[in-house]
Amino acid sequence: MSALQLTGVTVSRGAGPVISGVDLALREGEILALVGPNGAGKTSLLESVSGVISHSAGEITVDGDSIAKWSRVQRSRAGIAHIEQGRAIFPSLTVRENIMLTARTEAGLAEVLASFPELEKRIDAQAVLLSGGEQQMVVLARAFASKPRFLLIDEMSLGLAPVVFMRILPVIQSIAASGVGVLLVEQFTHLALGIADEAMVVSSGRVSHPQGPAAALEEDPELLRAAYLGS
Ligand SMILES: Nc1ncnc2c1ncn2[C@@H]1O[C@H](COP(=O)(O)OP(=O)(O)OP(=O)(O)O)[C@@H](O)[C@H]1O
Repeated sequence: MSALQLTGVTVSRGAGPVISGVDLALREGEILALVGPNGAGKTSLLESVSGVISHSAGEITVDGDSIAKWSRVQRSRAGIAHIEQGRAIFPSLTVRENIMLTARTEAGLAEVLASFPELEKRIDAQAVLLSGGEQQMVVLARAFASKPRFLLIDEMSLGLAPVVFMRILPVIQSIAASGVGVLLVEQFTHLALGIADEAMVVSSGRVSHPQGPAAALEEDPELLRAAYLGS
């Protein structure tokens, strides 16, 4: 059984369901790319896993236990970390202070910085003075410092040039290699598929390509295009 599992999950907002019938399985140490056009419901799905909103049907389990009644804090304690869209740094704090919010100890900070050598050089800089790419590194470092089992990443590349985002990709890979299950929502589809083990496509609120090896979508542009169009 997979560590984090969604079975027939539907998420509703306001008038009705925005995404329905989602099955997925996230294993520790693996990257699952969740891609699809704008408005397909990817953000809403991630929010239902971390507890920002509730799912309205189906089941979400961790190690087989339903998390439906768990609060956001309980889900976070169970190891579900969620990097939401936008750069969630504390701009007036230094890089060190931002990471210490979750690392808590100097030993914890040192452990995290080993995976983020670029940040070590900027450790005493105010976060607001960093480039967009560096700010997203801080966001990743802070999430990693909380020692998650599962990391949900929502369009971390927003506002970044592909070349800048490409420097972040190996860091996401090394986080997964340390045993974290990464659910990666990403607009740069090919970059996401390039580092993912598994992938799935959602379009117009439903799964248009079920979870499977990422390489199958990466190597078949027609299959990917058809899934984006929802066919
Ligand atoms: N707070 C909200 N209240 C009502 N409807 C919402 C809300 N947030 C999103 N929606 C609607 O839910 C649907 C799915 O949006 P969602 O942001 O989950 O999709 P997405 O695939 O992440 O898209 P994007 O790539 O644009 O972020 C859209 O039709 C959107 O308009």
